[in-house]
Amino acid sequence: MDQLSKTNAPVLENFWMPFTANRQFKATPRLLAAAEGMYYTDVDGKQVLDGTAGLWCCNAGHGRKKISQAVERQLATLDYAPTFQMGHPIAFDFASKLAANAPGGPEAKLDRIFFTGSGSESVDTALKIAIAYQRAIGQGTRTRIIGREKGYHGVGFGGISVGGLVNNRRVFPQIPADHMRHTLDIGRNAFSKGLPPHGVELADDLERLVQLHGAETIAAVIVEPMSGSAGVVLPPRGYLEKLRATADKHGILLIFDEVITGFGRLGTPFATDYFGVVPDLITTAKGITNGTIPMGAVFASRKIYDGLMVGPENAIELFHGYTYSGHPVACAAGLATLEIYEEEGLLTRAADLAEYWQEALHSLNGLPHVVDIRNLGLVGAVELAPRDGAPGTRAYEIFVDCFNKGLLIRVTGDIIALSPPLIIEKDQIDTIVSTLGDALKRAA
Ligand SMILES: Cc1ncc(COP(=O)(O)O)c(CNc2cccc(C(=O)O)c2)c1O
Repeated sequence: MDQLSKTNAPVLENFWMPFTANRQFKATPRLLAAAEGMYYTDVDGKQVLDGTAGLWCCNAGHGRKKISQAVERQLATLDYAPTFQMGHPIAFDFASKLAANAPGGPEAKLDRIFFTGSGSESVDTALKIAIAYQRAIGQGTRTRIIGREKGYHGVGFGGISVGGLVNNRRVFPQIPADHMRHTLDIGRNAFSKGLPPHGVELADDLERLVQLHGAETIAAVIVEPMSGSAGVVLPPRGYLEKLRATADKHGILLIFDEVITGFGRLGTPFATDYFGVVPDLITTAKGITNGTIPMGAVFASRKIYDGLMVGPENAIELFHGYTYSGHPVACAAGLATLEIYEEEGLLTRAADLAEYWQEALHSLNGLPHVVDIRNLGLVGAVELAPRDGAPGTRAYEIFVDCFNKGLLIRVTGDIIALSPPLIIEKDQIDTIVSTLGDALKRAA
């Protein structure tokens, strides 16, 4: 088949799509052609309200001129330069800007920034920094990482090892890891508004795993402060505080994976700020450039950085990094993105809308098949009862129905996840909820 078929529609077979039922999609493709503000436009000209900020990443909405102009200027000035034993000012400027606005504030000293190209790379970077740090301080026996069931930490071998989603793990070999139980408990917490009241005792799993493996074998524990990809799993009240205390007790580093929660999603700059619990490492990506240019960043504590800045002055302290670490165009996009967040108050705007969002979402309680509704900041989940013998099909059909009616949602299993851009207005929240509600009423 030639490159352009008769109708100028793209040839579909060559693109191997990620996390997609390729054959099903290519039989009935959904193609987006443009985006502006809160809306996509599909190839047929239909407006689609973005209920997912792309993939949890376009926090400032679409088509932001400040970003595209910054990217254009940077491309025309310094399109690419290496950061291995070489540098360019904008990478240092962006790192300094991130450090000045680091999670936990100045006293947390999470102000050493390692740039990556994605969330998966940020996770693998953080895991390796944790293990390298433990070795540098004489704790070289600590090579195991503790994760959690239902955790999602990207698709690197490290991320799938500490992650807890069976389909991401079952096929591939893994690094030494073990897992705490997840904190989703519909039986006790169904339809809770905000943080669930029950389940803080699940944080005791870290102590149990210390007793099983020995503290001297464990480098770090990694959790999403709020887990998005597994269908919005929230920490019970007090849970993260308990993890922090147990980690401190046993010399275990605490890693917050904030790829989703970072940059305003919960109504604070980071989940670290929302919960007031300070980790030792934080992984970010997605919102760091408003989803426009692939980029990630690991915020490392001064303690960890200084612990690795040892040995001969001419020695490479950490044998790790990527061609695109500190990419100049990504840094330009990131600096412009932070300016937008600051100018429009987007790092805290979700807090102003959280109550309205919560009440709108929970108005869906009682519709057919709805068994739970969860929310935090500008994140929401509507969990459905699975169809007998066909798990995931009910939510998938609602996803297609909503798209056809002009709303983009995310589904994982039979859970509908929502995470709109932080620029959303109340009438658009109403549109999301009414469109989804109508689809739920139509669903078989
Ligand atoms: C907490 C967390 N950690 C790491 C990653 C990996 O990031 P990259 O994809 O950039 O390598 C993620 C990504 N999270 C993610 C990615 C794609 C889809 C969905 C969904 O919820 O449908 C979630 C994530 O949510």
